[in-house]
Amino acid sequence: QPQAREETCWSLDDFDVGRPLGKGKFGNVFISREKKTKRIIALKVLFKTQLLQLGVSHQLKREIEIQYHLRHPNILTLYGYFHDDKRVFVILDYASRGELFNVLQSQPGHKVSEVIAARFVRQLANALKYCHSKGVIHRDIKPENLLLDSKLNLKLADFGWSVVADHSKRHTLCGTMDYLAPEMVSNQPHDFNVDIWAIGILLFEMLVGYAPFANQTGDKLIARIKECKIYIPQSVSDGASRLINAIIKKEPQERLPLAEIMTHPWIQDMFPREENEVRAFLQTLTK
Ligand SMILES: CC(=O)N[C@H]1CCN(c2c(Cl)cnc3[nH]c(-c4cn(C)nc4C)nc23)C1
Repeated sequence: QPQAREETCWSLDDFDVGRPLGKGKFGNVFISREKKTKRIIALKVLFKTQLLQLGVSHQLKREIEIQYHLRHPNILTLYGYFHDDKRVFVILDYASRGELFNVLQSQPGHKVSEVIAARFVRQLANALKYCHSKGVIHRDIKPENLLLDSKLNLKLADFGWSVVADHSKRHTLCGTMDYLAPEMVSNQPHDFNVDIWAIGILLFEMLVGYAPFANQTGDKLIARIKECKIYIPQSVSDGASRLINAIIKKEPQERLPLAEIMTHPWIQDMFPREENEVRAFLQTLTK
């Protein structure tokens, strides 16, 4: 009999709030400690006036609803939320190594080894297989929304743009478009395969040091994404290139399914070297 999850009623008094971890579009995230258990968490603080002005209250409700019910080792846990008269507070896992975006920036050439890249692709595909099995499409996979914990486990975060599959609503594009699949930039109905496309873009960026359509802008960028031609430098191994080319397909249903990404020969070949390379990689990150 699955344990019914207790519904704790939280308030700001339950937490010691620390330094800001980052600025989201609609509010800031503070490292915080829950007083009773001394657990470190990330407290997202959003101002109700801003949410109303930006008309994103429904987006926040959906983010909380969706993320609260997803429980997976590679998804950032949302423990609960509460509000006072001015603010909404969301209680989230604290990922001690921060955003993959910043970790990539800290590396020479802004890239990582094939073993580390294969680890992140496998963990992300694992998280998305779980999301998709629950009918959830994330729709905003990018290095800024992938967090890392102390053991270099990837944590999928920021479900603000996610939807439950049946109504794939149109939405205005904002933030970087590098990761948007062709059907999204041409505002076609889209499905789970938009998340698979983003895995291909992420793998390219982790191995090459920049996104395949980066430093294009506006209409040129949209045209490049639609023509869906990418140039993979010789420095990338044949195995990794084959996987990237199997994912970056214009036709959504032609993209390699998640289960086949996770069992791809190149992903499998990297696995035996992972433990050593993770230990070495963690040494390169600032304490
Ligand atoms: C909008 C939004 O949630 N974006 C980011 C900001 C912090 N946030 C975090 C969330 Cl939601 C959870 N854990 C985090 N850990 C960090 C972090 C750790 N270091 C060393 N540096 C950072 C930064 N950030 C978070 C997600």
